[in-house]
Amino acid sequence: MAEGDATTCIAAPEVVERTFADGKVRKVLPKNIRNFSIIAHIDHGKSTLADQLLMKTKTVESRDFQAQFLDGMDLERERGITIKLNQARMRYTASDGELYALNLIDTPGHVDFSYEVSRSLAACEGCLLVVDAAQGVEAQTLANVYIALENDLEIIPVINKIDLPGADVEKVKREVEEVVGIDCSNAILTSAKQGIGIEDVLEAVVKRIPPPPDNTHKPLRALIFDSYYDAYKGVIVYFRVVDGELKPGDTIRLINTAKEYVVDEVGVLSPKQIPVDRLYAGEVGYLAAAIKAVADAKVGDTITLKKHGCREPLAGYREVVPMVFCGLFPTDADQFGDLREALGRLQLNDAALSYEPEVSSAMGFGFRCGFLGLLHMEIVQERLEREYHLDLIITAPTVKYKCTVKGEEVIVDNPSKLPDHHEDLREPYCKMDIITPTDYVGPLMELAQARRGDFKDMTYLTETRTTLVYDMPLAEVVTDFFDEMKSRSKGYASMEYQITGYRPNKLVRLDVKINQEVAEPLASIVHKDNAYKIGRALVTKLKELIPRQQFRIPIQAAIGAKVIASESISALRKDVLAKCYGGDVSRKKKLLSKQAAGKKRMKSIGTVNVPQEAFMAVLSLGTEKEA
Ligand SMILES: Nc1nc2c(ncn2[C@@H]2O[C@H](COP(=O)(O)OP(=O)(O)OP(=O)(O)O)[C@@H](O)[C@H]2O)c(=O)[nH]1
Repeated sequence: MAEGDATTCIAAPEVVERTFADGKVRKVLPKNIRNFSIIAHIDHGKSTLADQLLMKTKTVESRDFQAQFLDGMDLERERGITIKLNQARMRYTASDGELYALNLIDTPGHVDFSYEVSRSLAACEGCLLVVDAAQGVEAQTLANVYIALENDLEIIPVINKIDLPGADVEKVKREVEEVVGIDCSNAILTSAKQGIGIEDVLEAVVKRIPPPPDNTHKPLRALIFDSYYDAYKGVIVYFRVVDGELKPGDTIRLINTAKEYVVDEVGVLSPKQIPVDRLYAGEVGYLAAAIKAVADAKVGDTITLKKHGCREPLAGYREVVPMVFCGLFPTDADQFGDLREALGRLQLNDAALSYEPEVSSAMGFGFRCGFLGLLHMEIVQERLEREYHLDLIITAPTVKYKCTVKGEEVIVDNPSKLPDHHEDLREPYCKMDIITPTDYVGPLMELAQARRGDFKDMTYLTETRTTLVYDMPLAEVVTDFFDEMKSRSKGYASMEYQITGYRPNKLVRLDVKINQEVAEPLASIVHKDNAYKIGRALVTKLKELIPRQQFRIPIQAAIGAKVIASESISALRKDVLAKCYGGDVSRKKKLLSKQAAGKKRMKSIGTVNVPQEAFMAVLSLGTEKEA
C-alpha cells in the first residue's frame, strides 16, 4: 500500500506486537489495550497511586524507584505537585488470564494547566477519579470530572487514603454520588500509601474501561497531548494514535500549524523511552522528528501524513494564551543577556511562556513575560533563579486589559503603558467555583464581594458543604485571593476558575511616585471605587518595605495628576559598624559584606533603593484593602 493512501484500507491486525518495559515484544490483542488517566484534586493521592500501579505491574522495579516516578521534575517533587504530564505503558495479566497493555497518561494537577488536562483526557477511554476519604469532593475534583464527562470517559471512582483515622468512606461515596452524579456502589477503596486495593484498581481498569476502537485502517490522525524539548533528539512529542498507524520514516504534517517533519523515531514510554517499529490506532506513544521547539508541536494539534493524510483535524484544538503578565529585570544589568538566553531555553520547552523585551527608566532592560496563571509564573521564576542562577526583580502580576483608543482596540499587559486617553477599558472575568465547609460561607462571601465578585449561585452539596459561584475579575484572583480564601476557611475551602470573557468596568491607573519619581513597575489598574483604599494601603505598605535612607523619602499614590494618598519615610544614616567597638577588622568586613548582600535584591528608583518585596506590595494588601 502507498504510504498513507486514504483510499486503501490496511487490514486491521488481529494480533499486534507491543513492546513492554523490559524491552520485550509481546503479542497483545487490540481489544486488550486500555488508555486511562487519573484525575483528582491536588494532594488526594494521584501520584502515589500512579507509583503503586507502576510497581504492582513491575513497570518500574522498586530498587530504581524514585518515589513518584511520573512527577519527573525536581521542582515538582519538591512542591509535591504535578506540573508536566507523562505517560507509562504497563503490562498486566488480569484475572481472566489475558495479557493487557495499560497506558496510563498522567495529568497535571493544577488549574493553570487545565487545557493540557483536557487534551490528555481526550487521549483516553476512561479515568480513575481519586477522592480523598477524609476530604471528600473538592473544587478541582469537580472541574476535572466535567472535563472527563465532556470527553465521554468511563469514570471509575476510587476512594483513597482509607487508612487515615479521619476517613469516612460512606460519607465520601454519598458525596461523590450526590455531587458528581456517579454511581459509587462499586467504588474502589484504596490506600495508595500502604498499597491497599491496587490490584482492584488494575482489574477495574481492564473490566470497566472500554478498549480503543480499532481504526487502523483509516488515514493517520494522532492527537498531541504533551511535548518536551530534548537537547539530542529535538522535541519529543507525546500523542495518541486515533486513526491509522505511524512509523519511522513517515513524513508527517501537523494540521493546525501546517508544519512538516520526517519521523526519526516512534516508541512507547514505560516510563523510559523504548523505540518500536510502529504505533497503531488506539496506542499512545512518543515520536522524535528533529522538531526545534515545543511551540512547533502544540498540545491539541493533529498529526497526519503529508501524502494522502487527513485534512480534518481532531476536535478541541485551541491556542493557549498567557493570562498573567509580569516584568522580569535582572538586579545586575550585566545579566540581561543571560536572562534572554535562559528565557529562550525555557520557551523551547514551554509553548505557553511568552516574553518580550521591556525597557523602563526605573528598572533598565528586562522582559515582559506572559504565563498561564500564577503557579506557572512562580515555576518559571524559580527555574530562572535556581537553574540559571539569575538574580531577578519581579514586578507584580497583572492581567491583560483591553481598551479602545480612537476606535482601535489596544491590548495592555503592563499597567504603566495604559494610554491616557482611552474610550473604554475592559478586563477579563472568570467564573469562580468555591467549595467550602458551610461554616465558612460568610467569611468567603465577604471576601468574594470585597474582590468585586458578582454572586451567581450557592448550593448545598451535603449537610456540611456548600458551593459558591461568582463572576469575578481575573485581576482580583491573581492577587492573593487563593491565600485569603485558605486563611479564612482554615485551609478547608477549594477553588477553581474558568476565564469567561471581557467586561467593561470603571477602571483607573494608580501610579506610585517615590521621591517624586514615577515608579512605573509599581503602577496598577484598579477599580475607581477602590482606588482610594488601595492607594492608602499601598503607600502604607511601601513605607514599611522600603528601608530608610539618608534622606527623607516621600511616597505618593496618584490617579493622573491627582495625589490620593501619601506617606514619607524619615531619613536615617545606617551605620552597621557602630556595633563594632574595637578593631576587629574581619568582623567589620563580615558585617559590610552582609549589608552588601542585603542590598542585592534592590533596584534604585531615582535615588531610592527599592527592595523586591515592594514590587509585590500591591499583591499583599489583602485585609488592609478591605478595611
Ligand atoms: N495516609 C495516606 N496518605 C496518602 C495516601 N495516598 C497519598 N497520600 C499522601 O498524600 C500526599 C499527596 O499525595 P500525592 O500522590 O502527591 O497527591 P497528588 O494528587 O498526586 O498531588 P498533585 O501531584 O499535586 O496533583 C502525599 O503526602 C502522600 O504521601 C494514602 O492512601 N494514605
